[in-house]
Amino acid sequence: MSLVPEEKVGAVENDLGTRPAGALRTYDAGPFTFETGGHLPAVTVAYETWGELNTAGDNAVLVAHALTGDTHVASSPTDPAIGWWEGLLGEGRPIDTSRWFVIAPAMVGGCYGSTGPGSAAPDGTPWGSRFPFVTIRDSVHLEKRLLDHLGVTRLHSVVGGSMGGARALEWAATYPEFVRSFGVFACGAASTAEQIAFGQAQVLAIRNDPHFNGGDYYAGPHPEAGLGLARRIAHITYRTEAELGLRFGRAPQGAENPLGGTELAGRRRRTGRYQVESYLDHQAAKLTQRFDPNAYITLAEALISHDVGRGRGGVAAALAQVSAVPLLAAVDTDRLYFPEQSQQIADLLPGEHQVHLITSHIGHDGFLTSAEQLGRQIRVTLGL
Ligand SMILES: CC(=O)SCCNC(=O)CCNC(=O)[C@H](O)C(C)(C)COP(=O)(O)OP(=O)(O)OC[C@H]1O[C@@H](n2cnc3c(N)ncnc32)[C@H](O)[C@@H]1OP(=O)(O)O
Ligand SMILES: N[C@@H](CCO)C(=O)O
Repeated sequence: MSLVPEEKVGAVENDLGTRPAGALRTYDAGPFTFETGGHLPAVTVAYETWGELNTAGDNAVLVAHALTGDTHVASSPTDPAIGWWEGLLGEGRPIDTSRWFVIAPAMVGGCYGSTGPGSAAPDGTPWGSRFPFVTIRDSVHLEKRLLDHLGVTRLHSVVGGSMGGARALEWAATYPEFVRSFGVFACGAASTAEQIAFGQAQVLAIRNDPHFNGGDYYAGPHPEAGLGLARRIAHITYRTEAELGLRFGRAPQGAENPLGGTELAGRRRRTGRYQVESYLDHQAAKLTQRFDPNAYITLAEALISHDVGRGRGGVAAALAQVSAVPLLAAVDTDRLYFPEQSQQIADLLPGEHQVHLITSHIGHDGFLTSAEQLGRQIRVTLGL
């Protein structure tokens, strides 16, 4: 049976305007009270699917996106655009869509179709500063509602990297009887002090933008400079010193003179850029074109909140209760989510587990750029 609902297929409204929906679908999850007490009278969960759900409803695989990711994991007949894990998902690929019914939900609080700060409140204006604090656990509860709606009786697997890995781990701890296997890539059991610190700098970059207006900026200019600065800080942590050095070194950007400048009011202002500065400017501009600053804050704070042990007697106690089969992986050069943090999960889960290393000189983003290295383990360990 195919339980993919056909309702609301079309363009999706978000703060960034109307964008083509492709294969995007939406589900009205109803009212929702968030873990820290906030409440929304109606929550929409946007998602894409691949493959067909079987009669038993137990061949489902959930793929969870990272911080700025979306539902478009891979191309499909209805949306041929290349996705962010194109090599892992599709017919004959490690997550074989001729066997598995794959669901990729957009996280609540974001800006890719699920309800977020840029969505309209009942008064017709964007939620903005009124949008509730979201946790990874909130997202998992809403994803469970979506799966129930679709007729999924058991998740064969849930996989994700970085914030997607946090969601996968939270799934295994929150719904142990519902999850058969899970894959956590480039993510630990709880956000570390350093991850919180980098996250805070990004959030403050946006909040301190003169256009932020407490989060209610939708009628005027958006805090794009702040979002761009947040992306620069984040992107540096997603890559390595070695990659940046090899790729850009101290080279100037084209004909620009990084040591040159113009005289402004008696003060010297440097205008020429190094290549690496131009690269970060480009990364910042790309994100400001596709992401809502409030959504960035909401998801960054959700990731900061990540702690699988919260309310469960701590990380060790929480992981001891997990019964699903794990696949743990880390990028060998990741300087944000260190392989040791994946090893901690492996050590605390029941049974013997190893951490599979993705080899990449890129760092954290290696779980996206070199994901194909996990293909064989995904098939074997997760039984896909
Ligand atoms: C439209 C959407 O909805 S996208 C939503 C999906 N997004 C996600 O899932 C987020 C996860 N993805 C990512 O974070 C990234 O895409 C990654 C990590 C997978 C790859 O990162 P990329 O930015 O593509 O790779 P990379 O670091 O090589 O940067 C390439 C870009 O830098 C540009 N660049 C390289 N050198 C320079 C320079 N000196 N000056 C300026 N720009 C430069 C390239 O021209 C290229 O630009 P383009 O992306 O506009 O084509
Ligand atoms: N670069 C990715 C990974 C973050 O963990 C993103 O923007 O989502």
